[in-house]
Amino acid sequence: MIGQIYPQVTHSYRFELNKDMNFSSAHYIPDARAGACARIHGHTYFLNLTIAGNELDDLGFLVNFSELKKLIHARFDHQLLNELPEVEGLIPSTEKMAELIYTIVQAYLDGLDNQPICLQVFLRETPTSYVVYRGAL
Ligand SMILES: Nc1nc2c(c(=O)[nH]1)N=C([C@H](O)[C@H](O)COP(=O)(O)OP(=O)(O)OP(=O)(O)O)CN2
Ligand SMILES: [Zn+2]
Repeated sequence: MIGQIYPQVTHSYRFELNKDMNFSSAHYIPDARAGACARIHGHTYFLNLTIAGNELDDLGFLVNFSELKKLIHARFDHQLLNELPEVEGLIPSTEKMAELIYTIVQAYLDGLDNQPICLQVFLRETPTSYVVYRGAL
């Protein structure tokens, strides 16, 4: 994504892949301490996923970029996050959404024969606010 600078993860995997995407969602933080954010409002989230591994599949892919987009965009785009079953019991803060996205992506990667791993989820909620979540190396 033009203009974005991502924090780098130090690792020794032979391949690193990054996938950028946007999704537009509404949410609210159900607590008066969140002020205006306690009311339903929307964001165009910007997401960068960093995936690494040593082996490619028979297509020469570490993981299919399109499958990564489907996993997240199809699930969260044009949704009220608080109402989604995946978000049940969670406050959809940027931090908790980054962690949830990591869990969804890593569960998908665990099903692939070449065993890539998700190193980093970079989730930008507003032009001035973002979170980085890292899986255990
Ligand atoms: N640690 C967190 N703090 C806040 C979160 C969050 O997810 N984690 N979320 C919100 C609100 O939902 C809001 O969407 C984002 O807040 P903020 O960055 O303050 O948004 P602004 O566009 O108003 O930021 P400015 O830099 O003042 O323009 C609140 N806090
Ligand atoms: Zn918000």
